[in-house]
Amino acid sequence: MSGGLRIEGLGVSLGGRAVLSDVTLAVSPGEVLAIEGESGAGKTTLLRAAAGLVPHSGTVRCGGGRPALVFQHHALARRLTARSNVLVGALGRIGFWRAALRLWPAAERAFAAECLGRVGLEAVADRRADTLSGGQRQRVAIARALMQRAPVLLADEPVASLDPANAEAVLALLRDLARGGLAVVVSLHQPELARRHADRRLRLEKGRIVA
Ligand SMILES: Nc1ncnc2c1ncn2[C@@H]1O[C@H](COP(=O)(O)OP(=O)(O)OP(=O)(O)O)[C@@H](O)[C@H]1O
Repeated sequence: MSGGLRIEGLGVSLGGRAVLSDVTLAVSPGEVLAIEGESGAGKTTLLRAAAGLVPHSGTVRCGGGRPALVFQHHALARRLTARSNVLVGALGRIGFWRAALRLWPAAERAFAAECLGRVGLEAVADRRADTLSGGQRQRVAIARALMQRAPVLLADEPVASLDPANAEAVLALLRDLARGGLAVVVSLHQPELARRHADRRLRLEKGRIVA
């Protein structure tokens, strides 16, 4: 496959219980796929499995690299600046020690600035993460995912803790990023947001795709 994500027959068991069974889905570059479902349906587990963070059966194929995961609670380092949090996305390329010593290559610094620009946060690049609003933090988390140069972005309930205006803005941003060539999978439990912002929607119930 030339890009995008294809998952076939995915199964996950946690604590001896089947949490996901026979999940099959595909998302292409340029497209936003929403995964809907009630709390406990398995949305987080699906995205974590797709990102390679959870042992699973079945196959996950991601064309052009590994997917990048945007966590529900953004998982930023609170005391680091927005810029430094974004640079963390390059860890896989430059290695832990160079990162710890802040020896970021100029090209990575330039790319971090570009990623911050793509999420509209150039102006707060040097602010500490813990001084940013919830919406801004979620944007930094998205920029950090872009920094991974991943072809697929997996966003786990990225708007769960945002007010309606910020939720709209973050989902519109994900849609723009898809239009720029990424494949995007976003889990949401608000069907009206999924209807408005996703190209396709799938529903998970008790670990199975039902629609
Ligand atoms: N480490 C674990 N051990 C055992 N069961 C787990 C573990 N993690 C999750 N589960 C169970 O797997 C099921 C799916 O959880 P998951 O977090 O994927 O659902 P979700 O749809 O993302 O829910 P939410 O919207 O509340 O985040 C739940 O029943 C949960 O209790």
